[in-house]
Amino acid sequence: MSERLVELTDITTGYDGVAAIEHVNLTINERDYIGIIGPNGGGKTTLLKVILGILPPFSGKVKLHGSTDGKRDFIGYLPQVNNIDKKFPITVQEVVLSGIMSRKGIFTRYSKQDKALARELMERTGIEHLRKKVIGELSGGQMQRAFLSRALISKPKLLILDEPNTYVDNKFEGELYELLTKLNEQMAIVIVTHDLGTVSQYVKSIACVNRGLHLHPSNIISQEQLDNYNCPIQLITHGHIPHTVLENHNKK
Ligand SMILES: Nc1ncnc2c1ncn2[C@@H]1O[C@H](COP(=O)(O)OP(=O)(O)OP(=O)(O)O)[C@@H](O)[C@H]1O
Repeated sequence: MSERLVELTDITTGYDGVAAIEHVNLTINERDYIGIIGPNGGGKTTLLKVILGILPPFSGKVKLHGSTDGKRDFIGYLPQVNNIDKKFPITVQEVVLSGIMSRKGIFTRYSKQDKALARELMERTGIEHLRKKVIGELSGGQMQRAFLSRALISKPKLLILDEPNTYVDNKFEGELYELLTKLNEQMAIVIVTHDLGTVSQYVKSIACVNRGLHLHPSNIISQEQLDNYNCPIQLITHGHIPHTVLENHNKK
């Protein structure tokens, strides 16, 4: 049986006492590949914050590896690029290596193996030639690749990506999904995206987050199912044609 990495049971949480997500249940097993969709402000990032331990629940239970006081060192996280401080004077290579530091502690010295792994990951994500550049000099897409390499260097069992396609060019978007499919042979992946059309070609299940969470246990989802989930996303097509995300969510 596959291992349960994360179990959220009846989670309600939010900000300043006001709930953003309510009664959410989600189990992430080894090698799951879950696409998280939902309207703007629906609570997708809030859900990630609970998984990452950044935001404590108002109520409900979080279990990691079956334990309520488990560590999160098995999680690799690719944040939204617009949340990254671009002025920080650190090179691409240092950014990638710092993924090890977050696991082993601040006084870590990088071994030869660490540096070789950093290089291999930068090659896989196509930024090896940029390794000496200061992170702020990179384009949004290049920065995404650097932070993806950083998330991968600690060899996570669960990789979490928050809207990785925002800054990514079409070429890398295809490469990114191919890479994620390969990585999914070794790790579970949770990806927040507005691009349901593209992501549904790759993920194994889809969770719609709109205060509550509705899990659809397959990557094929119809407009009718989205409507039934009360998930105000209009599915137009697979591929790169943009779909519409509707703001109003008071249909039912
Ligand atoms: N730091 C914060 N303080 C107060 N309210 C917040 C904070 N972060 C998010 N919220 C509110 O919580 C709700 C859920 O926000 P969240 O960012 O989780 O949604 P989202 O689905 O990730 O949205 P988007 O698709 O726009 O990124 C929204 O109403 C938002 O305004």
